[in-house]
Amino acid sequence: MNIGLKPFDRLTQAELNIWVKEGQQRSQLGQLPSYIPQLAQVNPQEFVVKILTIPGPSYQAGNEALRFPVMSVIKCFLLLNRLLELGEERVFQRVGVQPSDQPFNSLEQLESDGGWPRNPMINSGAIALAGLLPGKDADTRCQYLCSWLNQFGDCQLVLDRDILESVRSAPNAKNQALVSTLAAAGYLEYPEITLDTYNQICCLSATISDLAKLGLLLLKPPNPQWQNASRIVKALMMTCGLYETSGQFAVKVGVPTKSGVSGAVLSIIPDLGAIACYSPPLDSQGNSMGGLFLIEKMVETVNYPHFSRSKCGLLASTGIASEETEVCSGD
Ligand SMILES: NC(=O)CC[C@H](N)C(=O)O
Repeated sequence: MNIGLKPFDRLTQAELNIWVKEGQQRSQLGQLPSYIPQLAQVNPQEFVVKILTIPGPSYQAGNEALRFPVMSVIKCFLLLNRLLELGEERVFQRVGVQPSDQPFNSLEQLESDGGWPRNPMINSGAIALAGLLPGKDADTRCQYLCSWLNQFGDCQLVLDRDILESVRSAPNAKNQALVSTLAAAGYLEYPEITLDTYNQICCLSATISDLAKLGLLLLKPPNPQWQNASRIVKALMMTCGLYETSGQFAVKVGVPTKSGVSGAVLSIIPDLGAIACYSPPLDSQGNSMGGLFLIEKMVETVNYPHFSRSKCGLLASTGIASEETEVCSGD
């Protein structure tokens, strides 16, 4: 039993280093994405982690100076921004809240929904919301979101022009088809500007500290309006953030998590901390293999109640409080 210990007191740097090493090994089972040339050329062994905790201590491993494009992790913050600036009603006139069991760029899903984008965590939904950013062109729209995040998140995101060139050099037929379908269904006004905006915001680059600080925006919302918006974002991260794997991961690990095809991944442990990880090799759904492994181990280490419950079949259904889940965790 660890009565009296605060959750992150259980985590030591030595322990984190062990999990990083194992995560690195496991990541070798994954693959780099091939459809964005520059992402196919990164070092697959790179493994960077930053954990910021509400109690105070922070933990890190790997090259803190390394910059990487956040890719789909930006979808959380595009949604946060649009909820705060436009309100729930307008946002959810453009995008749904239903999980999808199809890949993140599925045209079939969008077509079977009659052009209605299912949720903001898949490409169709994020593209629809990118169409609601203010500004006359894609550069202005991307810079607007970038500055907003840098201001409120106290971070230094910058547009990675090399990655953007790489994205543009291999036009993505799937995203183009999503844009046309959205526009034809009336959920998008300026298809070209919008696709370019979406590509640019995915190419915003961050250090691992930047990514973890963005997590704090969802962990410690400054006022009731932010609280409501971040509640919605976290709910959708939990149900849709890892695409087809979302449900399984929610049951097994139980924390809102969002991945990007660069290998970036961000998890929020409610009331406790934010975990940012970058490990490029992906599983078949496009989620960082090493990143998801590390997050699972961290949540297990801090003994977050959802995790204990999922490990303790019977207790799970009784809703028994934390003392019992501690016994069950084997401490
Ligand atoms: N899953 C992702 O990170 C997808 C983002 C990427 N820009 C794409 O549209 O393919």
